[in-house]
Amino acid sequence: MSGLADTSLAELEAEAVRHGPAFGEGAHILCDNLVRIYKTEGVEVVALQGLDLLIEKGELVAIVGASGSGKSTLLNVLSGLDVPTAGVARVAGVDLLAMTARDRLRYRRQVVGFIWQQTARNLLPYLSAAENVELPTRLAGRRRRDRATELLDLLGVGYCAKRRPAEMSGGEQQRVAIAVALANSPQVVLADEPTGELDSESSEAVFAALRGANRELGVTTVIVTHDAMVSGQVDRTVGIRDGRTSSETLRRASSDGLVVAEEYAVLDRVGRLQLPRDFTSELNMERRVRLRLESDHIGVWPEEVADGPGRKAGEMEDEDGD
Ligand SMILES: Nc1ncnc2c1ncn2[C@@H]1O[C@H](COP(=O)(O)OP(=O)(O)OP(=O)(O)O)[C@@H](O)[C@H]1O
Repeated sequence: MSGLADTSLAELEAEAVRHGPAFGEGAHILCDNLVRIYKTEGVEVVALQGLDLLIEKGELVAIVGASGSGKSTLLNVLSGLDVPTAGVARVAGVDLLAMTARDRLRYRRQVVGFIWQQTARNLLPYLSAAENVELPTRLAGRRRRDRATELLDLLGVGYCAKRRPAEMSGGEQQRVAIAVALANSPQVVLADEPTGELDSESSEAVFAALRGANRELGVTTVIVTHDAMVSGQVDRTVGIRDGRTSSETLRRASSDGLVVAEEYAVLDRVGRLQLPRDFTSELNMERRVRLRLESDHIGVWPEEVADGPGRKAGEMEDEDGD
């Protein structure tokens, strides 16, 4: 009996080694096949349709996508405000689907910091900037006045310490909001359209503050944005379409100091790929396409090209053994 159990265990171990490390092992933010379905008045809206996303510790990533593509839903899940319907969501080792109410409160106070688009939603109007930054540390039972001063200085708004929100510009309020988000030394900062209500000069100052905090403190930062200035300056931009990650743009400095951006389509774990809509409509690709494996790429052709570079239907059938 014990021999059988040992064999089974050995088999399982061998199987685990064959499959290699689990998806996203070691990632700071992991979404695996994430689904969020909203039900309102009997109608279901699938806001996230099996979204996969991996973000490493210390990365600064922008999330972009058309209105309604699921960006805010994703951020609400990652911030612990919303619970996904299915899939895996893990941030800094915390499983977001298996938290108790108490864990969730602790997670939202100490593991993540959040910045909203609406400046008024980030700060309490009757407190000064410094008091706003101290508040989260007081709620966590470790009030630190020096931390507030340090953070406001780091974000270039030390001169606003004694001002209330109404006495600051929108850009200054957002930089104070970043200080509030960082007050409890979170591992991850999430920002939903942080520059959405600002003019371009203030937007640049707010983005520079977020990037500075990311570099200085090493905090993993995710920014949902429609702002091309923001998405054009991060190392990685993730595109979301119809509730799934569809593309990634990676930027790196070339040897002559210029920034080179390369766009990639995202291949999910089961090999699914979203072809860009402008490519498919240009070639009238609809339900089916032809594929051919070449030595260094895969060719994709519209269905009706029967004897073009793709294979003929008969050849496909032969391979199926018919
Ligand atoms: N609480 C809700 N109840 C019902 N449907 C919702 C709810 N929140 C979002 N949705 C729907 O889910 C989909 C994704 O919405 P989401 O707000 O995540 O998109 P978004 O990409 O952030 O859009 P935008 O750029 O306009 O903010 C949309 O179809 C939206 O109508």
